[in-house]
Amino acid sequence: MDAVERAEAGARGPLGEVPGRWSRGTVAGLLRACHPGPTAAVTLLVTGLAVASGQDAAGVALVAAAVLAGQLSVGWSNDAVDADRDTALRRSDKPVADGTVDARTVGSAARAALALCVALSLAYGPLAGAVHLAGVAAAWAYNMRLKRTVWSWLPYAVGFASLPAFVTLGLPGTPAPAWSVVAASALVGVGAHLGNVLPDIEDDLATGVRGWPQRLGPAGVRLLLPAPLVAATVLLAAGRPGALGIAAVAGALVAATGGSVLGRRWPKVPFLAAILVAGIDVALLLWRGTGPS
Ligand SMILES: CC(C)=CCC/C(C)=C/CC/C(C)=C/COP(=O)(O)OP(=O)(O)O
Repeated sequence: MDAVERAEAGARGPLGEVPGRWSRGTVAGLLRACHPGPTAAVTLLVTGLAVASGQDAAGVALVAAAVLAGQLSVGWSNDAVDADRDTALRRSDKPVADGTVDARTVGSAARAALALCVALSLAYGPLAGAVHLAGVAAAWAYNMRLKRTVWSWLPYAVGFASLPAFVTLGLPGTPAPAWSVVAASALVGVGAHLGNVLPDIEDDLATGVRGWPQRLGPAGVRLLLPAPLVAATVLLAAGRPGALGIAAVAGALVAATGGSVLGRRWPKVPFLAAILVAGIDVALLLWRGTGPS
């Protein structure tokens, strides 16, 4: 019996109670299951990008809502798909594994968020919406299958590349995004993938998940991690050379390399470093804009 069937048969909470569909525990479980850190970080960074692009307040609000719905759908579908594996590993950071919320509820929430994401993305603009939805579809493909393959980096690259394109294509006149911004975002996505998987490599290998970082191994991941992150900042800084660009590249170098070194002792630090470099990149974009260079 898989986790979904167990839930349908009436999964019980840690104290043996049958959880109500919308009890306080269920809501808390859903909040934990959405991958709240990355969901909040991606939504805030893309909202910052929308502000940098010169979008008006209604447009910025639509971008924020569409990206939040997309990230919620990706986070929840990930935990719904991984329910059996996370339960077998007794992962204390997974609310489905500790019985706080059942996999069926998390799966329903993922589908509802996806439906909302489709409506909000297309409301922002048909072409922009289609691009964002392609990124979200790539992330679902990661959850369903690609995370177990050598192509695990690809949905991250596509998903992150879609974000600045989404913002820019929704501006009046549907301007094309700068290639350097799209490429830099894809590189940050690859860095985020390496940083996110690093703490879980041992568990992943034990359960047959052999994505690209698992094949590289922890030492290989730590060595490679700074490369895509720093390359992203160099790409963005190259468009407008000057003191601020140099400071941004230096900051990215310190954050990415420091994260990689500290990752030996604190495995979650490299992912935080990836978020920090993404923040530096968005700050650069606030300064230089997201349109064609
Ligand atoms: C549109 C857009 C920006 C998309 C982002 C791209 C993408 C592929 C995101 C996946 C995010 C996610 C839920 C990772 C969990 O991975 P995991 O299952 O390896 O880690 P876990 O076991 O800790 O949950």
